Amino acid sequence: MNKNSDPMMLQDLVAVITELQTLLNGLPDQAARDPALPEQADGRGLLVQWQKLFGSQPSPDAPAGEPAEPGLADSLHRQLSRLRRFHHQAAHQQQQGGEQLLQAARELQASPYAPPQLPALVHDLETPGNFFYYLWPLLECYQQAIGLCSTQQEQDQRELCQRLLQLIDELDYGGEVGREIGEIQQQLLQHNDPETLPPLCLRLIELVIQGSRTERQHSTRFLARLNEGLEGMQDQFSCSVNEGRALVCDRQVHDADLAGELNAIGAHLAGHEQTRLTREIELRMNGIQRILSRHEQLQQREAALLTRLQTLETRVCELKQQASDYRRRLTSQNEKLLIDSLTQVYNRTALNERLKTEFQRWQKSPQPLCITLLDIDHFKQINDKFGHLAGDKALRLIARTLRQSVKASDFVARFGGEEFVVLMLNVDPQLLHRPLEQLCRKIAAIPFRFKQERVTITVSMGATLLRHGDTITSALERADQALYRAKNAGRNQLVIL
Ligand SMILES: Nc1nc2c(ncn2[C@@H]2O[C@H](COP(=O)(O)OP(=O)(O)OP(=O)(O)O)[C@@H](O)[C@H]2O)c(=O)[nH]1
Repeated sequence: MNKNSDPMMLQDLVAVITELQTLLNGLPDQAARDPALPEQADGRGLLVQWQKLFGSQPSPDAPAGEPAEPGLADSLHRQLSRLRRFHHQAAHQQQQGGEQLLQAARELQASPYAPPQLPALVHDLETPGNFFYYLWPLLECYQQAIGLCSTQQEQDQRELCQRLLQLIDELDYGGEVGREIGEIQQQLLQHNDPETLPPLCLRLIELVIQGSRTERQHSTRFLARLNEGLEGMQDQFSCSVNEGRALVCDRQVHDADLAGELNAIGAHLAGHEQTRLTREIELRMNGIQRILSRHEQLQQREAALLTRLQTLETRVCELKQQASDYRRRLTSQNEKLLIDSLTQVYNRTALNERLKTEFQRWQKSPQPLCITLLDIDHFKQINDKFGHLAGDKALRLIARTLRQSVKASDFVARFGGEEFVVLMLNVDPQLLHRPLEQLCRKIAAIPFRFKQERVTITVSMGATLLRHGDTITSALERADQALYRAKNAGRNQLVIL
């Protein structure tokens, strides 16, 4: 991969997008300055300008069908073709870079010391890279959005919003980028004025580039660190293996020398005079002495090698320990962030994440998905009569009962205060009331005892199944409406809407 040109390409791409953005932002000013246009106090100047540019409603001064501001229109078209060119080049280089990164990660995965996070990283790298996967459709949406500014086709606008929402659903960026994408999602859900669509598309393109770049930086840094560690270990191992091989060769020579000396002694002892024999023996004994001292050196080298291998082994164990500590810490931090500390069921953050995942799953394959809101009845009276600690205890016990009563695949979260949410997956719509009414009964049967008094606590429930055309918000609102009806109908009951 050409390491230098890739970031340059991204910078260029961002620069082009920024230019486009500036052009877009400049449109209302130009419209305001244009003497041919009446002043647009209602902010519709941009739309009129678009119409002028793309010829659907020519201004009285311009010849029919010709853009009134060819400079601006040309400039936009030029920027778009530059953008398209950059996209192709960047996508190509990104793909090459991605493949190399994936290859490196797969090779490292084969190492017995590869940290446990590596398979997840490899999986991430194997899924279509967000950058080139989403950029082109977004660019198409952008072009479509520009066209829609002049045509005012409501149906097309709705479809474009829907397409953008689908693309957003597939994006999975965290941090600031994720937050801003979420805001754009909300704006799109509110069915935008067509004029706002082009800048929204451009911002999405910028965010996708920014998010992909950050993700790539993370994974590259992670792999580089991993590589460094493994390379260090590999060097030491190679050194040790070479030393081991040299030792084996030296020993073979040494053994052959020793055998030669002993053979020579044997040969001289057989059939030689006493004096010559003694001299020969002395000579050979000196030879054996030399061999023995070399033998001792070899033993010292072997001992040093052993120590080095032991140090290496200890280091590997330490690394493994560190990796598993790190993973444990991460897991427990993640869990803490998602668990409500009082009731030990999932919190609102976890609920939002889960709702999003389940909703996406449901959109792809609409298996019945039930959202139930539960609210403890007259909970204020429990607090007022028995104190907040008693109230807390009641919340904990009810949460435990909920957790223990639903299926493992279902999901229980504290929605806030004395309200809980249960998500049930793949339920039978006809039999939905059964498990929910059973939940109601189980909670009412919890044997609470505060200040020696036996207390019955009940809950009201509002449930709903996701329907065609629903958003998470609309489904939650319906469940809330059902809960409201359950409360109004006398509490301790279930209403399904
Ligand atoms: N002990 C305790 N009380 C809480 C907690 N969170 C909310 N509450 C209390 O829950 C009570 C909710 O009261 P309301 O909203 O008036 O509702 P309610 O008394 O349950 O009446 P209905 O919902 O109409 O049946 C308030 O007294 C809150 O202080 C908590 O974490 N611990």
